[in-house]
Amino acid sequence: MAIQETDYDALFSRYSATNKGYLEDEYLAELLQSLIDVSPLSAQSPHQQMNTKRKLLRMKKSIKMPIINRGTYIRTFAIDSVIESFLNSFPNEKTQVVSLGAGSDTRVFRYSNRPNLRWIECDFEQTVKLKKCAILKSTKLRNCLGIDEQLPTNNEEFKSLSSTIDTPSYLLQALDLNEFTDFRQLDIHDVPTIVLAECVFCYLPDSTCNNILSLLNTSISNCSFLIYDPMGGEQSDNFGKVMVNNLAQRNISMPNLMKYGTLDAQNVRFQALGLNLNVALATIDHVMETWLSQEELARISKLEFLDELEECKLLFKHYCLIVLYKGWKPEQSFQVKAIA
Ligand SMILES: C[S@@+](CC[C@H](N)C(=O)[O-])C[C@H]1O[C@@H](n2cnc3c(N)ncnc32)[C@H](O)[C@@H]1O
Repeated sequence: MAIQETDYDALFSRYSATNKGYLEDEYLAELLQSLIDVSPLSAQSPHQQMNTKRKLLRMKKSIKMPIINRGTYIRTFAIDSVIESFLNSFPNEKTQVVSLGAGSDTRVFRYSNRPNLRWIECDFEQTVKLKKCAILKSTKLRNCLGIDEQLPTNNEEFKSLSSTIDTPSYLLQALDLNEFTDFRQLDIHDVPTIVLAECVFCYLPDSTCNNILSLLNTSISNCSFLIYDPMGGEQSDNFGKVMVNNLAQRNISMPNLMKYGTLDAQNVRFQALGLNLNVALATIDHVMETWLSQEELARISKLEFLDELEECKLLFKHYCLIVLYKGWKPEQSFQVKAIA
């Protein structure tokens, strides 16, 4: 399915940004290679098996433009910063991160040394199964999460493999978000929780997003949301139109790209739901300008030559970070803050 392939865009962008020195991630190369190694397990025929592996190897070698590397860096930095802020607000309590459409995100490994933290990830079954196999294939990843299970050796074993990993600190679960009707589908605990939707709500219809927000908000006493998405801009904005056309060529749609094209429109969207949560919103351009220290700015500006600074600013104005929160407060600066 085309929508699942968007995970590879995110994965290979992170790989490129890490190789260039923007990000540090000791698990990324391991997960990526492991995913490439196990990818034939999900293919139906030997021909497909070769194609899948070849395609991933080609993607691994492809070089990303500096603007993409910088965007990937700031997106990861921004989300990590808010998660840190959330975790720091509950230093002695059990906490939970629920990552919706987690794809091949590596945060679960990067945050695995946090005591009292439970990490839940869900995505389509095929994506989750491959991630599970990639974890089982790698001693480093298995040890990191404390998992001891045998990797399937062929296509038949893969088909009958359960897609779930369930340990005291990690739950990996297949779930089509359009069919998320009961919070018990995810074995969620009632502890302070932040729900991460990184580049996921943009692919879902309003009805699904609203359903997820209200379901989790009513099931967990202290539930916050961290949403990262592209925005199409004003109706007259060319950026959104170009993006919609590019995605359509890949058979992917972002139903709300233009409807919630600006921070104001996003603010109205979440206020209207009456979730009783505070709302904080910022574009990634604002994050770049105000969240980074001078030293960090100097460090990343030396990594590679970027002459399209205006283009970069314009691009970053089209991505937003939204925090819906209660019971704690993100310590970062936001452009719009609406108190419930
Ligand atoms: C652009 S990727 C982002 C992956 C990850 N959150 C990240 O930022 O690296 C979008 C992810 O959302 C998942 N996704 C999209 N629609 C979904 C649905 N209805 N149910 C579950 N997952 C979905 C895709 O499979 C994919 O892994």
